[in-house]
Amino acid sequence: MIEILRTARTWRLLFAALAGIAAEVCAVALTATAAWLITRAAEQPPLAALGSAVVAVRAFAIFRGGFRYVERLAGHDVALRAVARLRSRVYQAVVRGAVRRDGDALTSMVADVDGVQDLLLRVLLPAVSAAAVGGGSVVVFLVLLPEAAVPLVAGLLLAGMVIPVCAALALRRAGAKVARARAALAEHALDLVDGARELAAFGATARAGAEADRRLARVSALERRAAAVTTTATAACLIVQGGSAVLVALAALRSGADEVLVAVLALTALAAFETVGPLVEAAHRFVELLPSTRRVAALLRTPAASPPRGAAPPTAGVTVTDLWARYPDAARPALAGVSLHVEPGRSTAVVGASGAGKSTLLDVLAGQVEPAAGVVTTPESRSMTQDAHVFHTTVRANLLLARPDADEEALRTAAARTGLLPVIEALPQGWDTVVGEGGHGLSGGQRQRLLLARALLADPPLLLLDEPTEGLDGAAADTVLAAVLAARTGRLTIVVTHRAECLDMFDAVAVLDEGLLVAHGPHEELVGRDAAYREVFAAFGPAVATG
Ligand SMILES: Nc1ncnc2c1ncn2[C@@H]1O[C@H](COP(=O)(O)OP(=O)(O)OP(=O)(O)O)[C@@H](O)[C@H]1O
Repeated sequence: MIEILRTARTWRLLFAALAGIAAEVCAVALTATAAWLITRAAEQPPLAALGSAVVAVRAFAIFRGGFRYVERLAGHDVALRAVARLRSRVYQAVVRGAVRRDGDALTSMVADVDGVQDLLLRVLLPAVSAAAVGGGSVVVFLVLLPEAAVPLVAGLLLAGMVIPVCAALALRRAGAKVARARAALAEHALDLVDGARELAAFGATARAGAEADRRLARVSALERRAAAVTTTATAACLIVQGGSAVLVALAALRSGADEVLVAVLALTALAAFETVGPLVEAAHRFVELLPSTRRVAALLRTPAASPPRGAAPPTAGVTVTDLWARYPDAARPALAGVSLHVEPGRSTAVVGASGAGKSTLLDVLAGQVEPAAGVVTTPESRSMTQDAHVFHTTVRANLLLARPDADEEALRTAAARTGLLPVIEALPQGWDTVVGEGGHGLSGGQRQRLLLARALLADPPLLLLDEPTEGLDGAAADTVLAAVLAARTGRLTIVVTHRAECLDMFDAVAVLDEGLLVAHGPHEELVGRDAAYREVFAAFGPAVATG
């Protein structure tokens, strides 16, 4: 939380908080002065005795509006600046690999960062105003009539702390139930749509529909229950507000205060409660935002992506010794004792049937999957997998993400190598066309070319590519792969591929079968000496089958 608050400029935050407090103080003072004016006027004093109170009422009314406006302006300014600063920190974290670069992770990070806006505007500033104005009112009561301060303090604590905290806890429980019920309903709806034909064939459509109705009714009931918590909490705050004002009036009467003071204290108490009213909503929002706040704070604390285990100098190769990996609930290990050494500066293709463990091996090398056992040594921390996220920004910015200081020539070279350059030149705004979700649509192949160009531009000591030519047709796939490998000459590159036709482009080929490394060596050599290798790839095409 402290880390997040640090992203907001202290003096701007302070200014917004002071403006908010000033607006609330004016509101309370307006009520108090108006109460004094009305009760005093009833005593029919000379008009001059009321003059300054009339002016004060008008002044407080004007200042209240003015300060409220300043508070809104300053509050939004500080919140939007903090969010912009956080976005840039997240962007840097994405560039250095401290954030998983898949779409879901990035989307949730964007929502987390946006939540910080609410944390400042709807939680922190109202809480500060309520604390300051509530505390200030108590001090004024202590000065004017200490006996009347007791019901005020008790009421403020109830309405400003006890009720909001209880409501937030109840809402969190109710919210979790609603989320679970909605997820169950969504799953059932998907089943209904996907299996509509089968349900009709078995005459089960009506039964499945009735089940959907039942789940929908459960969601509605739970939502009503959650809404009832908010309504009850708000009603409880109103009762406490009214009750406290009555008790303040009674305490004032009992201690012999005149009717003007009684009216002023009772109405001031009512006004003071107006500032604590929004705390029910603030506490609820705070509880909602807590997990995302923790994620953002953790991100801010992360100095850089943790280096893979056994980081070695950039000149070293990749060494994997007796590597085991297992996914939870999987029947067999995804990798079962793989040992492999890739010489520095060499390219290696990882091949094998579907489910053989190729992607898992790459994920372990990238440090994205924790192995169950074994030792992994890769060149320093800058190993990189081809990520699959095209950002909603220009083509240029998407590429610059990999190397922010890349010049025009480096951009054009990387784009030309992967065949992206003609695609960019045909786009409506060329390099400045916005792509990604909600932007200009890219075909699967164009997207793949962009991701590869970005990987080439980053030029990490170890580049890991998982089926980099997926989405490209045969000839284009071979051309792009050859260009990528040519650009990476002398740089460690490990590529998972299904294209048997391309295997002779690599310095070596590693064959996985059900988590085991069954062959490893240069393609020509393996074709010559390894019957199993020929067998595994007989189905792929003439390159291997005929040797
Ligand atoms: N997230 C996961 N959770 C559980 N099991 C997984 C997960 N990812 C992969 N597996 C299992 O681990 C094994 C190896 O999967 P992996 O994705 O590494 O294979 P692959 O060789 O890359 O396959 P493909 O060529 O189809 O992409 C498979 O049996 C797969 O079902």
